[in-house]
Amino acid sequence: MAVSTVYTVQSLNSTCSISTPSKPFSQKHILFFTTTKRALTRSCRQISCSAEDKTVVIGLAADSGCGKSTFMRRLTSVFGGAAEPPRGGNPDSNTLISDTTTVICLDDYHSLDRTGRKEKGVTALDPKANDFDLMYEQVKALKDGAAVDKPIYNHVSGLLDPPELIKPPKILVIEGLHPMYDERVRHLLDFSIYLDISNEVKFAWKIQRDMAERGHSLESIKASIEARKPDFDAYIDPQKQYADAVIEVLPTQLIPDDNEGKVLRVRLIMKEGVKFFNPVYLFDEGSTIEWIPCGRKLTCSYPGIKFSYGPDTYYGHEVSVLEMDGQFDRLDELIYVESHLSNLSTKFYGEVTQQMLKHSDFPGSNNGTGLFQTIVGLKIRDLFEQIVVSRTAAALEAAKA
Ligand SMILES: Nc1ncnc2c1ncn2[C@@H]1O[C@H](COP(=O)(O)OP(=O)(O)OP(=O)(O)O)[C@@H](O)[C@H]1O
Ligand SMILES: O=C(CO)[C@H](O)[C@H](O)COP(=O)(O)O
Repeated sequence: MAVSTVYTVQSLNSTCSISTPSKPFSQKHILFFTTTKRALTRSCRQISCSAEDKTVVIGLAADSGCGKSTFMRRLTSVFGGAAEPPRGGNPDSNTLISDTTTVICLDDYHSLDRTGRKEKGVTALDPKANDFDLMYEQVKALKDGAAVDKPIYNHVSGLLDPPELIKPPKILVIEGLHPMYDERVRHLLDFSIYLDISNEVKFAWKIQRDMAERGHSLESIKASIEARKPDFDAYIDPQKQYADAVIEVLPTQLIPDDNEGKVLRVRLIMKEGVKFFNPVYLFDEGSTIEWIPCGRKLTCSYPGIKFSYGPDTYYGHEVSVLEMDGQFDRLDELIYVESHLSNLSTKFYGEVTQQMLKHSDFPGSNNGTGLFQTIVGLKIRDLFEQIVVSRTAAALEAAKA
């Protein structure tokens, strides 16, 4: 359980407090909080104490069945504590709440239920089946610190259920098909991620889940992917141009003409110049590097592992791309790879490896999907802590002026 220190200072007519981020924190943070504590003592009554409490909003976009839930479980685990549906609420709620994070699923803003979509001949991916005005109003309200009554789309019945109360959390994650589609909602995001799963891999994952776990036939899975494709291309896929980080999942290049989709080539595309986000790099920032770590310190069976890193452009933006093709044989040896990566925003040596080992049963733990999802989770924690520090500093400045 993360422990935070709260400094409280009282003046004639008010009480101000400032809490440190979860431990352990850096020398920079300690210095900042010591200075802040002194300044608080001097000018408590002028400070707006709610600055650091404002909700940070993260957007996660992907098609259905592309690993959003798995990513969310990795992200909430970085903050500690379990994520659970609202207590005593609708058992079919799509919301997950932990101490720090609330994850809401944007399917809850479907304006047409399953029958309504069928009657109108539209898919859930079509903006016409979604209420973006309400999505914007409610995400904005939460960001501004107000609770909302959010609708629930019931995936079991296909109906819209009575709303549930959502209180403003420290970090709000909006995950689903359209977090970056509507310009107003997009501008509320402090950080955005797009999970870009290639058609071949999406197909392999869907077959695995929907055939094995949901009893669907191969033909019906193919038909459902085909039926969604035009709307996916029109409304979902274009959102990746706005994402601050994209996790792209492709078939391996290590096995010629591979069509099994088991070994994956995963690319972490990180936008340059995003406030509070410093891309991860391999060996030397800005260089172009290829690295085959297999040998004495990393056990690799066929087809091995290859990392690449370098600068690139993506939809006209400068980016850094870190790529991993292949899969790990032994997860505990990941520490060898971790020690060659920089800007990971870990709190201690080996934190990436520890997180990966903790969730070794999650899908993708032996390849770049799990590794890069974990890294993005750590970067989001860092971004959150930096935002808190900067908002508090801004409040102090405002108080001094
Ligand atoms: N990294 C991965 N490697 C292999 N398979 C994966 C990976 N991520 C997800 N899958 C497969 O895809 C399925 C869906 O994953 P998950 O539930 O995380 O996706 P989702 O986007 O939340 O789906 P939905 O929107 O339909 O609820 C998993 O059951 C698993 O079979
Ligand atoms: O693309 C989807 C997002 O998860 C779903 O297909 C959409 O929400 C409709 O759900 P259901 O199939 O349960 O009616």
